[in-house]
Amino acid sequence: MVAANLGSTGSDTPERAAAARGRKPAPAASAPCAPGAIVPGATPAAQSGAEHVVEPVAYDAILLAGFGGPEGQDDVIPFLRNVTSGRGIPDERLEEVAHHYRHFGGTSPINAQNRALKAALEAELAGRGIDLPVLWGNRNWDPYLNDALAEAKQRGFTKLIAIATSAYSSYSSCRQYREDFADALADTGTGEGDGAIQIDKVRQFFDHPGFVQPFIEGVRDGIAQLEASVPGLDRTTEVEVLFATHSIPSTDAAKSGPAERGFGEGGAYAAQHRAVAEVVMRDAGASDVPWQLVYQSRSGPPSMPWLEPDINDAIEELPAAGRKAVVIVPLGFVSDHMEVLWDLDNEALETAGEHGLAAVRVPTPGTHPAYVAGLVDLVLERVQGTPTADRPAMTDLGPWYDVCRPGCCENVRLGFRPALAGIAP
Ligand SMILES: CC1=C(CCC(=O)O)c2cc3nc(cc4[nH]c(cc5[nH]c(cc1n2)c(C)c5CCC(=O)O)c(CCC(=O)O)c4C)C(CCC(=O)O)=C3C
Ligand SMILES: [Fe+2]
Repeated sequence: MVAANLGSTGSDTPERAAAARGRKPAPAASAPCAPGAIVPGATPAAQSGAEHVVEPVAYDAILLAGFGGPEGQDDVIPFLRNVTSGRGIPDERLEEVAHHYRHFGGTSPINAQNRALKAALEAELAGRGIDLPVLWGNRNWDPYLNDALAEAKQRGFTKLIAIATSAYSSYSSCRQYREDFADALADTGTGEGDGAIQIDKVRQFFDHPGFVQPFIEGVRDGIAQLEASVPGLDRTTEVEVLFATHSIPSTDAAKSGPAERGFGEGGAYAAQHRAVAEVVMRDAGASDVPWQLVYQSRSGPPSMPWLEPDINDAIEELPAAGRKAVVIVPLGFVSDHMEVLWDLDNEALETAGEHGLAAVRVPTPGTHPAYVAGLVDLVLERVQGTPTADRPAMTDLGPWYDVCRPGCCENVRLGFRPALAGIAP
């Protein structure tokens, strides 16, 4: 239930006002979408593609949608089966990943982080006088999306606004959540009949100031830390900032984002990361420091192309380029989950050490106050129907769409599955 006092959006603190000043004008109207597609709740303008903001909705609750992770040794294999069901991930890779979890007692940090995020969101909402409960459900582990929908049903909530813990556009980081929402509604029978539940989703928030601010601070601090610990370090030639994100299959990357817009190599997924990295370097006062976008955590058969370069390969090349220090920025991740703890803090930092490089890994947004406030702002812009021009976005690519465009983030490998919060192809 949304109380009358919703607080204010956007630039209601000096920090966020400053961040919002970096906002670029909204992109020009994109090409018209496929005819005949009807989006429940979408304005006719949204359906024509002239505007991508839907009408305001008085949501009953927020659905915090996480990836999920095991919380004990017995959970590890069943969890990995959930994640990889129907995908042909080789057994060696499954065992390799199981080993990462086993190393940490079979427990991924991700559920604890989502519990902390849920609590932080609740505190932020309460602090602003917003009466909007937060339900939490995961795609791959307990509590599942099904459990969250059962709770919504039991509490009489019919209009949910989802926040997925994932900032960018791609099959794995957007559409798969939307497919799993559709699945969960069908599975629980809560999407039909009397009191049918509707799930909308906040826009991808890769360039929202709340998500970007923690990385700006992290890069600024990371460079300063290296300068303090390596005497005489020349930041313009001897430091490299590596922005790391999850690699994805090149075919997924090419299909990321709306089919009607072109984004170059790596699709919208890579373009969004490049654009955010540039903003982070600028706002960290580090435009003079070399940087590149690198990928991590690839899986799948070696014959299948995934986005490159791998972070470890990139690190190996650094000494020959004269670098003495590296700042590793987990730009593709919202919290310190296994990919960050293992692939960055364990592997990448080790690679850096082996190559004689000083290295720091900057924090993920986690429960950074700017991030938490930003997520609440993202919900409020949907409650209030904030026009595109008034929505904060720090790159030219955004603000992203409330309702995903036709064909957005399709998966050509796994085939079509119905998805919510998008215009049907
Ligand atoms: C883009 C992206 C994100 C970021 C967006 C988001 O956050 O949603 C992400 C997050 C995560 N991925 C995670 C875990 C796993 N991902 C896997 C597999 C895969 N991820 C992929 C992509 C992504 N993944 C892809 C293309 C595959 C191959 C499957 C396929 O063919 O499409 C596998 C299977 C084994 C393996 O292949 O490694 C596991 C165990 C965890 C939980 C970590 C924890 O427990 O702390 C998190 C947060
Ligand atoms: Fe993953």
